[in-house]
Amino acid sequence: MKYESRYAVHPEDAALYGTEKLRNHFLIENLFTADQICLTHTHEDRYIAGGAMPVQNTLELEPVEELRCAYFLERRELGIINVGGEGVVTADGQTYFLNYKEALYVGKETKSVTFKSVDPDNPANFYLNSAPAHQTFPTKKVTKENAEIVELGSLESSNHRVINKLLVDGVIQTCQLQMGMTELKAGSVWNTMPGHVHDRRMEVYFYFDVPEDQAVCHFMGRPDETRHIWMQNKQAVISPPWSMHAGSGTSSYTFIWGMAGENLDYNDMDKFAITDLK
Ligand SMILES: O=C[C@H](O)[C@@H](O)CC(=O)C(=O)O
Ligand SMILES: [Zn+2]
Repeated sequence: MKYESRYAVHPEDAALYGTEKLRNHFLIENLFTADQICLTHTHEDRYIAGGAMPVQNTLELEPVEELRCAYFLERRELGIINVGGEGVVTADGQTYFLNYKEALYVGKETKSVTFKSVDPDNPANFYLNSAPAHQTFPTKKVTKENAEIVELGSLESSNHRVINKLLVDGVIQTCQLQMGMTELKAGSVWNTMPGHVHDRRMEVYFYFDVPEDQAVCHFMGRPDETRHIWMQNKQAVISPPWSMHAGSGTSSYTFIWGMAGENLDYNDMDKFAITDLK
């Protein structure tokens, strides 16, 4: 397992960062390495984002020494969305097949979690988000069939997209984790525009379905002091509670959002006008 820990950043400090420092603190470049689990722990709400890519082997989610837990989910909950070939997750012996873009919530106190690919030539890419939890809720698979789906934006404003609310309150029970997937329609490139902040929740964006030779420009920072981070396919970016978070691609793409914090209210956002951005 590859594990990295990052401390939280004050907005006044982030405003002074150059390209490299901004990327070192907020961008997560490598999530998928063959037969490995790669995790980044951020002290923003003690959220963990990462990836599991089993190819030949079955991978086990092992306890992280730095977190002093007997097993990984002793005090945590976990959300999984598969962004690769078909894969199998087991949670305390129960087997769940996850196809492309299917999700699984794994409840606190699940002692054993394993990841496996159905076809090593087309390995699964399990995108993982985890947050501290204080209650046990049932492990449950969620697909677009059970998701809460909302269509937003328009082609005219380059932001026509479908928000698939997968692991959110109302669809399943979670402690503080909320996860979903936003798919941009062909020709649309802007996500989360008009934008928002939510000081009560941090968020992580993970971009995928970015065509070869294309990229996504992610915007962060306080709305009146923005910075950008150029991102490639299958990379993630940490958005602290004070930060706006939106992206524009050189083509359409899909991204997964994951959040944790004070509440489970997806609509608890402080919106700002596009013309207020600086
Ligand atoms: O707090 C919610 C998150 O930022 C995303 O769900 C927003 C999003 O997917 C979009 O508007 O494109
Ligand atoms: Zn948000």
